[in-house]
Amino acid sequence: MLDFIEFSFLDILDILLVATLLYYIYKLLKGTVAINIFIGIALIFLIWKITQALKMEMLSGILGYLLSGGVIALIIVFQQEIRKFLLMIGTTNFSNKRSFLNQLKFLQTEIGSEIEAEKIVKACNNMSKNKTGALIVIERTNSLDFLINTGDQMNALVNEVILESIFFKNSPLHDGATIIRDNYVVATRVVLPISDSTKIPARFGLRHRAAIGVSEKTDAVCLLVSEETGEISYIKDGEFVLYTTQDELIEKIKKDSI
Ligand SMILES: Nc1ncnc2c1ncn2[C@@H]1O[C@H](COP(=O)(O)OP(=O)(O)OP(=O)(O)O)[C@@H](O)[C@H]1O
Repeated sequence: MLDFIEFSFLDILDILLVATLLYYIYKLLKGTVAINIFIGIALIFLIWKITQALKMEMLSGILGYLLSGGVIALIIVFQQEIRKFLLMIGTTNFSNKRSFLNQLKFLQTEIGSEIEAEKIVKACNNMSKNKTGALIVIERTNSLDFLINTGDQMNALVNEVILESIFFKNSPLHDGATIIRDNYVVATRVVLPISDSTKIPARFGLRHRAAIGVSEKTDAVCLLVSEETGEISYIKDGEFVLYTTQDELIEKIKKDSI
């Protein structure tokens, strides 16, 4: 009865690729206002296809014109997201086995986390107590090589002492951000892109804007210790992630680094 449904290997590949594309679009737009625009466009597209199937010439013609002419409008509306998407594809570090597994994250239930979140959070906690400003970027799937080049390269296994010495006020390395890749401090004094979001409260200065900026433009996560208040912030996807206890923060970092 279902003989008319022919399924070739290429169809399966096609479906898998579309699913992957939709997953990445969802990941990019999740939590932003752009998701509502995307849903609106998807609905118009669906209605257009229905009107085409029902041969409602006039309505399908109008919707067809709207959608074809809207491509340019889409590029303008989704400019930031398209940039981030291309960056995500272009800078993904496929040579890294763990990063490659991250690409397939949506296919798997759980793989072991390796990030030394306890040590990083403990260092932040110590710096918070003596109001030492710090900005730590944890690389995920997008390679941060383009940022590492703005600072000084390093290769030191992460621990509290290393992080605290980097951000110690009199240390020549304390300025800028420190990048962690696979539990190694790979760069210090890195200059991050500053976010131009108007949603950031005025009380936050450049350190916060830089952390938000890098997490908007790449999938990296940031830990920040405020020099003014000692407050520890965890920033992901351009937003502050709320947490109540230190253990919860450690868990969140571990989960995000899988
Ligand atoms: N683009 C950047 N990339 C990396 N680090 C930066 C950048 N801009 C500023 N910083 C860091 O932030 C510090 C200045 O922080 P500023 O006081 O402006 O920020 P803030 O958000 O108010 O943070 P705090 O609460 O610690 O004062 C600089 O000394 C520098 O180390």
